[in-house]
Amino acid sequence: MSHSPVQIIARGSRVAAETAAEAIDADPMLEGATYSILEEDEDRDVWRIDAFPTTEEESEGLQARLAEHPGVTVVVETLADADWLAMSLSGLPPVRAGRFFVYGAHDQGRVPPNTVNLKIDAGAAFGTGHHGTTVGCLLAFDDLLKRESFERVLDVGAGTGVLAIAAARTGSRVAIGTDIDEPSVRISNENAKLNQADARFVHASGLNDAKVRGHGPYDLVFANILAPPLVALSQDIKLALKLGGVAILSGLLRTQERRVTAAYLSRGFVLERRYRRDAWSALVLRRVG
Ligand SMILES: C[S@@+](CC[C@H](N)C(=O)[O-])C[C@H]1O[C@@H](n2cnc3c(N)ncnc32)[C@H](O)[C@@H]1O
Repeated sequence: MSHSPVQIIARGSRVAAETAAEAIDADPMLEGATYSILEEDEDRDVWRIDAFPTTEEESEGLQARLAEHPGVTVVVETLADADWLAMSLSGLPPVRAGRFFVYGAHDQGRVPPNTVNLKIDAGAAFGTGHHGTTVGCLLAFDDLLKRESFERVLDVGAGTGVLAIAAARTGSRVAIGTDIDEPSVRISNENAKLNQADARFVHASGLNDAKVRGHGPYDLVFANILAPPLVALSQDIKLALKLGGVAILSGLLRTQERRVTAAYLSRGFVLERRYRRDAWSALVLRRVG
């Protein structure tokens, strides 16, 4: 059956949206369906599911599951452009995570006055703020900033540079990011300029590059990569941090928390907090040994 591209938007309270999202997760026919769940309006408790079906069957399945949850209001919008993925990305709603507001060019006029506003457009790099892992890192950082400040920050796997840019914009004197992907480094440096953030990004794998080591030791290291490299880099991340420094780790699934945490506990970290978003988890670990 031919598929005319649509975006399905469902809004409701947090409980209603999470329950509807769980129903999507539980449906084996929708295993490959892409959707995001975000808080759209904190004060009014409005959460939003955006789903981007790629086939007619998926579209019908998603709408059927959502219709079973009267707590959410569903709107289906037709995407006219053939490049529907790019369109849906450019139409992504802005994301609020604590004090941070991550938005794209199309939201220029809708930026709130009392937030740290980060302009990050969807492009070739990962990290528009919509992924559960990025939101988890920003929420964790926001909570930490209520109690302490971080002069030197490293972002391993910078993507769009959103995390190091967030640090530079909230008072970190040194904000360095690295990525193994060259285009991501270029995009991150462009985003830093765009956001008037004094953050610098270098093309490097892991933390052993002189350009990365030279700015350490760090007060905070972000690493939003995947569970296996997080485990593999545990000693390097420890050595990059000052004693008392914090690692915010994400890119791991809830089911991988134990494995990643164990690697860091054995190296002298304590687990301070955990943030869960969708299937993803972000861990806050402090180096105490
Ligand atoms: C999930 S994205 C995170 C992007 C961004 N930091 C965020 O939180 O939205 C992971 C990024 O890490 C990069 N990456 C993966 N393994 C890496 C490694 N060992 N060293 C540096 N970068 C790595 C990938 O190229 C990708 O851009």
